[in-house]
Amino acid sequence: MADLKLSETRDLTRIERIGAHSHIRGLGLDSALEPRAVSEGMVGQTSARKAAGVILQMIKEGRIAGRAVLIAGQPGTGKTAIAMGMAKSLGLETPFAMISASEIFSLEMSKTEALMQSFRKAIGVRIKEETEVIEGEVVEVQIDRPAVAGAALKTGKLTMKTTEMEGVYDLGAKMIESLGKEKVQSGDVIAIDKPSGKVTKLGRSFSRSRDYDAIGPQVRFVQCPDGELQKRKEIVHCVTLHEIDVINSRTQGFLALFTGDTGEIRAEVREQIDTKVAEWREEGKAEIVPGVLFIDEVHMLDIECFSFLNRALENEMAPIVVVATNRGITTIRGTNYKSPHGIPIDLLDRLLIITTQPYTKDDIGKILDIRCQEEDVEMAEEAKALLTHIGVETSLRYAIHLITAAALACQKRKGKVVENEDITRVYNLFLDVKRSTQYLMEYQEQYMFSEASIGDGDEDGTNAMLS
Ligand SMILES: Nc1ncnc2c1ncn2[C@@H]1O[C@H](COP(=O)(O)OP(=O)(O)OP(=O)(O)O)[C@@H](O)[C@H]1O
Repeated sequence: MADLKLSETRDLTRIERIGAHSHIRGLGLDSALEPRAVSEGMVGQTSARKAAGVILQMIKEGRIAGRAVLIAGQPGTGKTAIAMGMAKSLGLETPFAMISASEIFSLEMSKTEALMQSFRKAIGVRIKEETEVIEGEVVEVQIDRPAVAGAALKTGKLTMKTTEMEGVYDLGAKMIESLGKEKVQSGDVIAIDKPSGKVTKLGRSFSRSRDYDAIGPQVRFVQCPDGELQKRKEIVHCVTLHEIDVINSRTQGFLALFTGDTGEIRAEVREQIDTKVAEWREEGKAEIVPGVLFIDEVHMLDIECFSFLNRALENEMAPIVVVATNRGITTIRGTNYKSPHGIPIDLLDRLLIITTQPYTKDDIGKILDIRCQEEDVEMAEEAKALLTHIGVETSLRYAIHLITAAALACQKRKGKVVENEDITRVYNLFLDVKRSTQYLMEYQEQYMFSEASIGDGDEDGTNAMLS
């Protein structure tokens, strides 16, 4: 069972490692929010990165709640990459939820419910709890076994110490079981949560570092705690409002958090939770942490969703909403009206707009270089130059896709370094958009339901780059 779990985790890590944006580790800005040329996996796009950095600063200072940001630009100019960079720079405590606008249309729940769930995934609640713990180094665990098996419950004594004191505690059957489960023995440093009786092994005491039985790769050595054995500790739990909703929703229960099958959550449940959280805030037990909700392809939302967004942004707990689109002036979904980016003007007016610019040849070369490193592909300089040229003539995405394909072609001919011939091979195997369109124009009569008339095509669709 343990082995099985291990291999599952490894597989997931692998998928994550070579994802489209896995090379992005931040926005690549210095302390004065100036973008470094190449840093944290980010290349070029300096003004957009700088603007994103300023917004990030405002988020950290809590000065932008209820507002939204639009990242607009041509396809493949790094809009999603910048949003990922923002997410990575926010740190683990600030929730970041990411959806593509088309995900909210499903048969399982209404679109506004799906949007509401995404909103609440991006609102964190930091709950503080004071609890009593007994923390110290175990001197001895003594268990009295009953004379006749099963005659009476087991009892025992636990002796623990800190650098300043020693104490003996009586053990009941439940505590003996918990200590047994954690395999606690003398020399271990442990913490016992008094209200629940939960035992946590913190490590082995340094004083036992010479014991032969303690030498294993996983053994962590810690100092013997000082002060009192019994202490009050503040524990902070960070959860999202969505997690609290799901756990409290009677129809679903907490298991839905793992399956993702949350269904619709009733408005009354949310109201009760909001009231409870407000009470905790007043009592100083909880704090709200507005996170970031990123909605990619925002033009896919319809007019109802846009009006929901407008209203939801007014809520005092609203997260910062970052939306992205590659559309120009286009129809607002659900209406016959056209608007910039397909977003209604009243919502557009609320947005801080960041634009991304097309990449230069130099930038494309550097991004491809980073992707080669990320995908563990060794490529000859000449081949890199050719791939960059392809990236300029077609698109950055197409060139990025060719990296893995070319590495496979190289592997097939038992080479170690990707050369020009590998790039040429895959370039001829897989069409880019321009060549695919051109092919369609040439052979459209042979396809079903073809509607394009001759001459509709992209004039410079012909691409004789490699011939
Ligand atoms: N400035 C950059 N630095 C490093 N990598 C980048 C940069 N810009 C884009 N990329 C990478 O290029 C690829 C395409 O970029 P991305 O998906 O962010 O584009 P997009 O603007 O969101 O495109 P679309 O409009 O089609 O959704 C991704 O793999 C991304 O990580």
